[in-house]
Amino acid sequence: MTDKVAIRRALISVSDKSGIIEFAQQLCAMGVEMLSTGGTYRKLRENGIPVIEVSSHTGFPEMMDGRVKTLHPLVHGGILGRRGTDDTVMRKHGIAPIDMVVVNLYPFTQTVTRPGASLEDAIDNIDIGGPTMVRAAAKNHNDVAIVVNAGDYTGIVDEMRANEGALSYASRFDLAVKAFEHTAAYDGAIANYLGSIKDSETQRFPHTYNSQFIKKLDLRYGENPHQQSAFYTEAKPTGASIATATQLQGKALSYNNIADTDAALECVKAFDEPACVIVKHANPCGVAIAKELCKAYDLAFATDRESAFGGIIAFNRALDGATARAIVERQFVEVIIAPSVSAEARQAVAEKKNLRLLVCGPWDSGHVPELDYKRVNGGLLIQERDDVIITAANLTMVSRRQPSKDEIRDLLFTWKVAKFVKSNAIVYGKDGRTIGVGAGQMSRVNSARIAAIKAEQAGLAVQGSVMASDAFFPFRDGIDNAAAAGVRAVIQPGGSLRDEEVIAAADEHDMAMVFTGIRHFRH
Ligand SMILES: NC(=O)c1ncn([C@@H]2O[C@H](COP(=O)(O)O)[C@@H](O)[C@H]2O)c1NC=O
Repeated sequence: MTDKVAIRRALISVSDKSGIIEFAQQLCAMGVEMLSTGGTYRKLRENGIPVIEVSSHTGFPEMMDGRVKTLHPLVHGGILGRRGTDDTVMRKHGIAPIDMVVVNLYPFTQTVTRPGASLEDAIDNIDIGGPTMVRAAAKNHNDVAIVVNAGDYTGIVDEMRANEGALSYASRFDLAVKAFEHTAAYDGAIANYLGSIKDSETQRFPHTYNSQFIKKLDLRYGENPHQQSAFYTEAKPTGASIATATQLQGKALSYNNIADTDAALECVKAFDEPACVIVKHANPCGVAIAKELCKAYDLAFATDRESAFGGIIAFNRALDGATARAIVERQFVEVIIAPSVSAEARQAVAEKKNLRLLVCGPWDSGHVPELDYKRVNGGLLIQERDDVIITAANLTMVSRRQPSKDEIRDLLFTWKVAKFVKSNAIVYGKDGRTIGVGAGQMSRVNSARIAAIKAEQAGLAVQGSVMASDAFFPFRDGIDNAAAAGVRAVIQPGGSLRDEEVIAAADEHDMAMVFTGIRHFRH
């Protein structure tokens, strides 16, 4: 293992040219000789940087519209030659060592995600020479540094400056790992794309499913203390999420904290009004919307004070001082997450040193997340995310009595909550707050009973409330029980064999009932 490698010659060939001029200028200032391919060569030259074109180094022109530029023994021998082992053969064939390779690849993913991109466009954007150099340099990291991320340019320059132009083994190894991640993701994207084409049609799900996640955190343990665990995120997660959130204070996040915070945040994102969601064991145990955030928290908390103990609280507005104080004075909480946090709120939360406080930034409601998946033993289930949004315009009124305006507002509110409750999910709500949540039962009628029990325990009147059910009622008993508890209106997908019987039950109790035509199972 060679400790320090002095960088004397670099080959630069980049599609994404951001930051390359400044980087090359710094390398030049440290006396590094640079070789470069056509477009990169021109860019560097135009900016007054002395650089040698690869074609004059190899004595071979770039050809076939760039398909062959760097695929030459003078390039690959210079990268792959083991210093100290291959010196004689390198000298014999006039192969000059290349100590650093700076490459990023043809923009394959950007090309195929462009509307109207053809198979020909995709194939033209499969980089061959680039990954070959990247892999060669990464393999020979003992003697060569491979740079694939513009984000690494500054650190590399700093290290070289501090070490008379040399890079350490640790840095070269690190860069080599990043390089193989880069080519693995690149080939994965190509395989996914080509594997999704069948009979000239693009299939939603490819022949193989390649995806890359990068470790963000080692966790103390998994779902239980005897399970080891780590948190991985997409290479470049976008949008506000648990993967992009920043922790401002508190103990390290645990596996269950991450899963529950994700559930709470994704639920609170569903609301436009100031909202608060309290989650316990992946289920919302209290949700409310109000004019003020503090009021939303009060109402959400009041649904189920018992379960809120040790819960996760998510907000869709900046956490303010009053709300933060109300939380810390009132309850034990594991995590609070909000788009931002005021200085006053930070100060209030700081009193509880262990409390994890996270900010996720504002979100874009048009953001399209990646596919959803779940491991089963020996396999992987992949599906699109459940991102359907139901509005009043999508509702079908099926009962004799039509819901009032207030009931419609409450029906849509409870429907949004039900989507984030594990099936069978029943949510009772009124005036923009949950009254009772029945989650994860094997029979729907039991979920309804539990929602009523929860409301009773919280001292909240079910009388005049509405009920959301994540899937259709197979029998009328769920409606009869809800009516007995005081529920006045119901939202559910419909589609049961016994819909007529279920609607008749609603009519008998003078309840309003609407169908969404959409189901929100969540397991
Ligand atoms: N064919 C080759 O020998 C080859 N060598 C390098 N490239 C790629 O060419 C691009 C840079 O090209 P230019 O410097 O001409 O803009 C880089 O993305 C690099 O990965 C190649 N292109 C594709 O395979």
